[in-house]
Amino acid sequence: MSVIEVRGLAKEYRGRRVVDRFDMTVARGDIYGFVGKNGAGKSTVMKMICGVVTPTAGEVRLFADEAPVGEAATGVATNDLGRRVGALIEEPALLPNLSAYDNLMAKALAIGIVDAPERCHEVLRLVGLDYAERKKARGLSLGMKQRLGLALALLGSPDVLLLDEPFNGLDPEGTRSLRKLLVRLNEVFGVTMVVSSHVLDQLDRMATRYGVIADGTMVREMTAEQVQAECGESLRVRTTDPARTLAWLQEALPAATYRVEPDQAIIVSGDYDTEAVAQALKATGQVILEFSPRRRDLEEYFVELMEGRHRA
Ligand SMILES: Nc1ncnc2c1ncn2[C@@H]1O[C@H](COP(=O)(O)OP(=O)(O)OP(=O)(O)O)[C@@H](O)[C@H]1O
Repeated sequence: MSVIEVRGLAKEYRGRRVVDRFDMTVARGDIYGFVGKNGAGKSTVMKMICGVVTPTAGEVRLFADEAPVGEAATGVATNDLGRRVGALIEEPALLPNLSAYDNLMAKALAIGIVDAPERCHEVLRLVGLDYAERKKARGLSLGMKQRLGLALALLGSPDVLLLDEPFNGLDPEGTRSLRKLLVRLNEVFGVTMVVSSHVLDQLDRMATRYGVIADGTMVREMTAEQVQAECGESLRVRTTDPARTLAWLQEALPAATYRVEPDQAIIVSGDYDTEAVAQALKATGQVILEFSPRRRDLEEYFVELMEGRHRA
């Protein structure tokens, strides 16, 4: 059982399906990197998870891992969800004429936080905005607005945070410090997060699991270890008889991982030794058309995944 389980989710706007047959599984403690091109449907999925958009079809189960066996689908009462799930999706909804602190107080009172002033100061300190608490929201920089948006999402001490492009508009230093803050929230307070981002090198430093969305459908979910294995060193091998070569290699070097590309090239990755592969290939007696070591970077890998679906 997982903290977030999404099954067969769909959303239609004026007859157009922007999310379709979408499945997602987020485990407790994950930092889930949610990757997809512009318009792929990330924000819409996140809005459906936190309940601000109603799905056309499908199911979102939150905290199902806490529900006693045989209980209702959603593990917690709906009025608790506002606190247990914090979200920063698109622009934070700020009241421009109120100070950073008063923006927080307005929400704290609305959701019934006990010791609201203390909690507001606490989250301002946590996101590093305490020095600007009296500044009006309209006068804050984009980075400061993002931080205030995060502070608003953190007010209810949520177990789950949904963050849509949180690094948008931040300079390198702001990006780095936000990433560190998110990792700290995850490690120290055990907050589970879904983070959509185009900034793959930041996700790479924090994500424990990934999901790739294309055209509103989940293309693939995988752990950070799987991504590392597939992005690490690999060998691309083509011979005149790929099926026989694959069977031969799998028998000779069973510890390695094999994948066949659309042009019948065999990709050898994981636990392998280049020389051992070369020798095994020589022993097949086949003509070797290609034997090339390569290294895929994260960006290239995700672009392949996002586009692979279109070729399928
Ligand atoms: N309220 C709405 N009414 C009509 N169409 C919408 C609405 N919200 C989103 N869409 C459409 O749904 C599709 C998915 O949008 P969404 O914002 O979820 O994508 P995204 O992956 O978050 O993209 P981005 O990274 O650009 O924000 C887009 O084609 C968008 O135009």
